[in-house]
Amino acid sequence: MPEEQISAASLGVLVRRQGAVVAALGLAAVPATQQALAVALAAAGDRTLFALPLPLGPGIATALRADGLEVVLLRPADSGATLLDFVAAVPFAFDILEQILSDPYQGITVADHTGTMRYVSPVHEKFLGLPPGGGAGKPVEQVIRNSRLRAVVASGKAEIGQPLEFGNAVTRVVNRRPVRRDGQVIGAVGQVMFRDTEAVAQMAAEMQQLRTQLEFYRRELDGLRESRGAVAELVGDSQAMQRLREEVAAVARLDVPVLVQGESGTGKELVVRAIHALGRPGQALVSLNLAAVPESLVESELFGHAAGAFTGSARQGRPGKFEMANAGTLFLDEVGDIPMDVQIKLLRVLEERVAERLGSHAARPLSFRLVSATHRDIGALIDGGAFRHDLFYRISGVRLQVPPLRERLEDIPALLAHFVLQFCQRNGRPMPCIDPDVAAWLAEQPWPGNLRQLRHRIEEALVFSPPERLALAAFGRGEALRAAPAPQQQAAAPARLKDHERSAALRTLAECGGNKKRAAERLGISRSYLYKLLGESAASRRSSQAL
Ligand SMILES: Nc1ncnc2c1ncn2[C@@H]1O[C@H](COP(=O)(O)OP(=O)(O)OP(=O)(O)O)[C@@H](O)[C@H]1O
Repeated sequence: MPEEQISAASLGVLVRRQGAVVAALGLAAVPATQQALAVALAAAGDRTLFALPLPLGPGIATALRADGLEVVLLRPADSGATLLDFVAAVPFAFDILEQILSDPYQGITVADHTGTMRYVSPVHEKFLGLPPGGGAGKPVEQVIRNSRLRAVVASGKAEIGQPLEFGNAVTRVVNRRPVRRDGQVIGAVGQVMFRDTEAVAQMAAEMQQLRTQLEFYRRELDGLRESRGAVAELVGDSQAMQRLREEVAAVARLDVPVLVQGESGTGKELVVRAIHALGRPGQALVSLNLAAVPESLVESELFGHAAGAFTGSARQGRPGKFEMANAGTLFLDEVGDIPMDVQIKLLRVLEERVAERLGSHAARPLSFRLVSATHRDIGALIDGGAFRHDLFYRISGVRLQVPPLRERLEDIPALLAHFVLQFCQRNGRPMPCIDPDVAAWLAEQPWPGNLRQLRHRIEEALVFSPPERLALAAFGRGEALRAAPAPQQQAAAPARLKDHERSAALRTLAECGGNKKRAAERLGISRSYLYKLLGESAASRRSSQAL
């Protein structure tokens, strides 16, 4: 064959017997190629596919060996073909291919465009119980019952990360990819992951666990936000309020019924809200004011009623407060006003933790937490036969006493700021400057209606104030301002020296925004003396009220 024809040939065949060339055709007829082939064959060992340099560039050769005979087919490496580039460039390319094909954690299957299985990797053959080469030449479905290689050939679309059931509850993750040449699908390759199924299952389990944890922490956070908000609503830094907040926190998480006692307007409802927010965050808080509901309706409000239980009852029936509060908190406000006949029924519900709607015999289990409140003297009600002794013990696992405002006058500056801010926020007004003598004057007033009265008084003053300033004069509309002793009169009476000190203490405290440390510094007295003055202020108010 002429030199130019040989070099332009695209194929070569070399036959060797016992290492000696017995035939060379096409590309293999070029002496330089034969030399390169001899070197490459020696290096290839028993490998059948290997790269070698040809005079016009890289080449690739396939060798078949038997009985001392070697038949080698060779051709130039197509630089556009990734595999040939790979083989030509990497001296251990075949080792890599070998490793991929014999990876113990991955099975490989190859189908041609007719859906005939061409190759099953050794690991996969073992897994399928096939002898070596046992799958080749069969329709893919005969080798793997639910194989989708034929579908991938037909659609030309890869299927990645799909589960494939092999029977006996064995599921593996499979990737299937179409193989294209010149844009045509000529086959499909399947990759079965042996290890990754467990890894995926483990990952899924871990993800599930993380999701559960996330949900838990999300709820905790919501609860914390809610509860922090609710406890922060209880304004006041007096010792009485600090103790009350501690008691609320201690009791909130326990499953004990709580009875909140205190005069009207002291903040019992706020305390109940804080207990609920801390103890059963995210659940319902269902309230029933027993003084506000007509006596005849209390029972149906609490128990609800079954469908058509009585004339005029809702057709679908209606749940009572017991049911509505389930898993949450049931707040019985003004519990001292509960009718006697309902007291017995309430007692039964609290003892048995089940309730039936009126007109029904289906008992529903309940798990609400009970918090009650009253401004009444329950002891006196019991003595007068208006409240059951046994019910009292049932509802008052823990009793919390909310102090009246006169016992925590030092909270007035903070409460003043709080109520002013609330009013302004509600009405879209700017926060005004509050004259320092306002808090001092408020602390001098009797507050039989407690915080509710204080709040109304402040709001009334705000209504008639210029938006930028709240001055003492704004409180002059009612009787209270006139009733307060004038400062000159106070100063004039020598017996009131202590009162004067107290007033100064309260005024300075107001100027310092309720900060006792700063107030004591400004007054030049110790903090404990300031506490003493404030305490005496509360005590003196108490004794004057007692008279
Ligand atoms: N510690 C507090 N901090 C801020 N506001 C408070 C505080 N205590 C009470 N208030 C406010 O005072 C008003 C009366 O409070 P609440 O209704 O809780 O009193 P109560 O004791 O339940 O009254 P009643 O016995 O009449 O039902 C409400 O506007 C409430 O927001």
